[in-house]
Parts: sequence; structure tokens; C-alpha cells
Amino acid sequence: MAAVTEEQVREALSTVNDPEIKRPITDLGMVDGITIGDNEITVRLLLTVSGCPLKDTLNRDITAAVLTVAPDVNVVVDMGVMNDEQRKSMQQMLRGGHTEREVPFAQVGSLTKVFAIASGKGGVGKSTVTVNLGLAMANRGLKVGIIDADIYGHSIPDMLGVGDLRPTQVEDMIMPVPVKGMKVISIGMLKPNKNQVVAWRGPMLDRALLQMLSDVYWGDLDVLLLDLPPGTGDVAISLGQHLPNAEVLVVTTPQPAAASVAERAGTMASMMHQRVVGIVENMSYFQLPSGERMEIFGSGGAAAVAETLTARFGYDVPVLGQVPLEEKLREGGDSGEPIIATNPDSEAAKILQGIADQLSGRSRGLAGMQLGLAPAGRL
Ligand SMILES: Nc1ncnc2c1ncn2[C@@H]1O[C@H](COP(=O)(O)OP(=O)(O)OP(=O)(O)O)[C@@H](O)[C@H]1O
Repeated sequence: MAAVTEEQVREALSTVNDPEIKRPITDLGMVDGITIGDNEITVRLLLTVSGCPLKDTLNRDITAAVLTVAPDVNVVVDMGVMNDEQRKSMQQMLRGGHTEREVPFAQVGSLTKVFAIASGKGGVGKSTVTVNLGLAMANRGLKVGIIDADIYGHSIPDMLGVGDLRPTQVEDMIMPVPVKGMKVISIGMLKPNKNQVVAWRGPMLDRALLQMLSDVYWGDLDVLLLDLPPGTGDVAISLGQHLPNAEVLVVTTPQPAAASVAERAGTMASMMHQRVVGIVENMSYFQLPSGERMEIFGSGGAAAVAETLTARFGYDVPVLGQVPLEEKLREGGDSGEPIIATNPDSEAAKILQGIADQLSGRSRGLAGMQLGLAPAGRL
């Protein structure tokens, strides 16, 4: 017999994380048995799904872990697949013991800051701002999740270079796609085929949003960013119902016409009892080689929205930054490599980084937010 106990091997295996769920395989109930022979240790491993694409990683990590406590043995990893019951109990464990689906970010005591990125009209750069803010926060060491809830233009996966990836599903729990240190799920990944055109009305959209909030295993997140569809439609209403504690970031261009519809997106958030955390002005100017700034879309849009919303809500709604038009920002979106990663010293990247710092550095304010209190006697 190898001079090692089963407890020691189990202890060593507790250092191996499932590559997708990022929790120890011992906690997940994946280690079904350990057999210690003369020169051989066999670990029976239950995969969450058959054909698990990360079998090789698990095999390698388990072998390495066992060799730390029994350096001279032959390690055999015998792989099976969880049955329905085992998968259900793992799912329940991941949901923190809850059998019912619930939105973890809406629970009292949730430490995740939720920011919904909204705009009045399309094409103003909402998704570009979302991926770059996410990456800027992840680079600062925060655990970031992104939900692409933009039903009409779910461009987040392409902007991060994972447009063709599909999430793994365990029972009815979905594993978000890991990318550049973040976790991402897109409404496009929930459709049978990402190019399929869907004509979803309110209830379908609500179900899709709820699925991304509660059926996706997010683990502990510091920040969750939601890229909303433009306008004040069904998704914004659903979000307000499921996540009244979300804070809303409004993206606009400097154009007066864009600014007046952006104002409506902000007002909508407030009607849903969400706080508007600030305004990002995108495509603010184009810097000529001479240093002169060309204001292609005019000027003053974000300042006007900020002033109106501040007066309307009675708390400060600041302009958090003005992002210039930059070719590299657009190229980054097209190539799946955001500018924060490729050109961190560019003006646009620095401003986006500054906005990310303002958002991640602040503690949650209560003004404008629903506190979940009901008058006595009406509970
Ligand atoms: N500051 C900028 N400089 C240059 N190009 C930009 C800038 N901001 C966004 N873009 C480009 O403009 C286009 C629209 O941006 P994006 O898709 O982020 O907008 P959106 O508001 O999310 O649009 P949608 O309405 O589809 O959700 C993209 O091609 C993007 O790369």
C-alpha cells in the first residue's frame, strides 16, 4: 500500500477546482471514491456532464495534486458522469441550499454592486462602454460578471472575442463563459442559434432576463454589469422589478437629440426606484493631430442630461467622463480585444479607466433607491 491515507489524498484533491465552476471538486461532490493500492492510487471522478470539454485539465490537475502527497505512485483518474440526483444536489449546493430559483443579487446582504448600462437610443456606444468598464474593473482585481441583455444587438460576446462560444449547462444551471478574467452571459447564447431573429414580447424577455440572473451560476461577484437594450422598453421594466437595487449608468452622445432621449432612460430607471449613478458621454470629440478637438456630434449633451436629472431626482447625477471618438476603440470592438487591454494609454482608455474607478470605488448610496420597506400593517 502507498504510505498515504485516504484523508490525505482527499485533502490534496480539495486544492483542485472544477475549471468551470471554480470550486473544489471535493465540495462539488465530484470525488466519488479513492482507492489506494500498492503503487497506484485511483480517483473516481464524476463529471457534471458527459463529454465535458475540460476532462484533460481535470485529469492533469488531479494527478498533480495526488503526486504532492504520494510522489511515487501511478495515478489513475477513472471518470464517470453524475446521475440526475447528484447533479441536482450539486446545483442546490451552488444555490446556497435554495431549491427555488432566486436572484442572488437582489438578496438582502448581497455584496455585489449591480450597474445597468442604459441609453435612450441605439448605437451610442453602450456595449463598448460596458466591456471596457468591465475589463478595467477586472484588471483592478475585482470579480466582474457581464450580462448582455441587449436583445436587438447582443454584441458583447463579439466585442470580447467569444462570439461563437456557448455556455455549459448542468441541469438547468448555466455556467457563464469565462473571458479575460470576467464571466459573461449573453441573451444571444440562450437562443438556439445566435443569428436567429427573435420577436420576443414582454413575458419572454422577462423569462430570459430572469434566467440570466438566477439560472446562471455567477459565484461571488464584486460587480455585475448589465448591457440593456436601448430605450425604455420591457427589459428595463423587468430589470426594475427583479433588481430594484441596481444602479443605472446612462450613456449618451453630446447631441441634443440623443441627450433628450437619454433623459427618458434615466427617468425610467427612477420610476423603477433605481438610482441613476451618472452619465457617460461617448463620442464626445475627435482629437486632430494638431491637438484641436473637433466636436463632431456637437457638445453639451451629457451636461444637459446630468443637470435635468439632478434637478428632477434631488440628488447629484454627475457626468462621470467624456470618451472621445477613437479609431482604436472601434477596432477593439471589432477584433474582440477592448482598448483597455490593447491601448491602455490612449485617451479613451484612460477616461474609461477613470469612470471604472469612480464606480468601483464608491459605496452604495441609498438616495433614490427602494429600501424594501412597507408601511406597518401592510406586510
Ligand atoms: N468612442 C468611440 N470611438 C469610436 N468608435 C466607437 C466609440 N464608441 C463606440 N464606437 C463604435 O460604434 C459602434 C456602436 O457602438 P456600440 O455597439 O457599443 O453601441 P451600442 O449603444 O451598444 O449599440 P446598440 O444599440 O446596438 O446596443 C461600434 O462599432 C463601436 O465600436
